[in-house]
Amino acid sequence: MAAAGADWVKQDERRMLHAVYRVGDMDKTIKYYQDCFGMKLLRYRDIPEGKYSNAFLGYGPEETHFAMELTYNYGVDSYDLGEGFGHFGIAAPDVYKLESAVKTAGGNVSRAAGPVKGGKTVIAFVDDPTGYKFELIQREGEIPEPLAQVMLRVGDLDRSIKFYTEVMGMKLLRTRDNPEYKYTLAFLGYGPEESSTVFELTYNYGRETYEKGNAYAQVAISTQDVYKTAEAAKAAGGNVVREPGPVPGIGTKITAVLDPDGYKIVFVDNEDFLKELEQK
Ligand SMILES: C[C@@H](O)C(=O)SC[C@H](NC(=O)CC[C@H](N)C(=O)O)C(=O)NCC(=O)O
Ligand code: NI
Repeated sequence: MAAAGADWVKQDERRMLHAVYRVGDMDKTIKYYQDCFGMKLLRYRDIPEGKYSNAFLGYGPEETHFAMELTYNYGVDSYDLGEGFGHFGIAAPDVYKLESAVKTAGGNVSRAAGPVKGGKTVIAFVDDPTGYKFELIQREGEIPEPLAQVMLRVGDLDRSIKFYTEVMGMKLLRTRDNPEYKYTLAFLGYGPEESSTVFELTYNYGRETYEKGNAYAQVAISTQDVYKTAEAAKAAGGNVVREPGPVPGIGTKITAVLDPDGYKIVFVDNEDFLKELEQK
């Protein structure tokens, strides 16, 4: 990677902002996340000219917390979730208690609470109205950011780790191999798992490609300069699929790259993002 690009990636202050994905029923999903997961509705916008609406939900203000950005396209009530998207992870102090609360709220627990197969961490899975899987993950101690993970399946873990560190500027936090169940995990992020949302990349032995479907869209990450970020990505051999510049009608500067498996990452100018929040 060209020295200037590598220097930029190292000095740029970046943060995971939100995950963007399409839902079949906006009102039902908002209520589900509020009732089952205790999320707050942070923002809502309707864009009639684009025939879509967005809702942002999470556990704290977007200035400091990760958010779920739901997209409802008028008249579209179902999507193909594909195989590549795995789950969103929610950290909780007592997964058994949260499982019970989800059931009481009418949520769909698709995997009962208990130790993860081949490990000790207590997890459960809940399916949302569109079919997205939410993993409930038991965690000791303080949980300043309950939105813990975005899990994606990848075809070559070393290739992904190189991209997520060199182009995305993330830190490899840990890896975990599970030979009994034939998979390896890599956790990467801009901060420790205990206090920031991270990518959980899953490699299933021998599996190189996954159908992506049309439901999950991307993760948005803040940057101090989309032009320098795009140049650095290109210098590192990254595939920039949206040239840096303002979003028509909104003005927020963005750029977008594809990771080695084709998952999209959108970089958002941090100052523009904060201005957007002021206008809500
Ligand atoms: C650490 C925690 O965040 C996990 O997500 S591990 C959960 C575990 N993952 C896998 O099995 C990944 C490989 C799998 N073939 C896949 O592609 O998803 C899991 O889902 N365990 C299932 C269970 O019931 O324990
Ligand atoms: Ni997980």
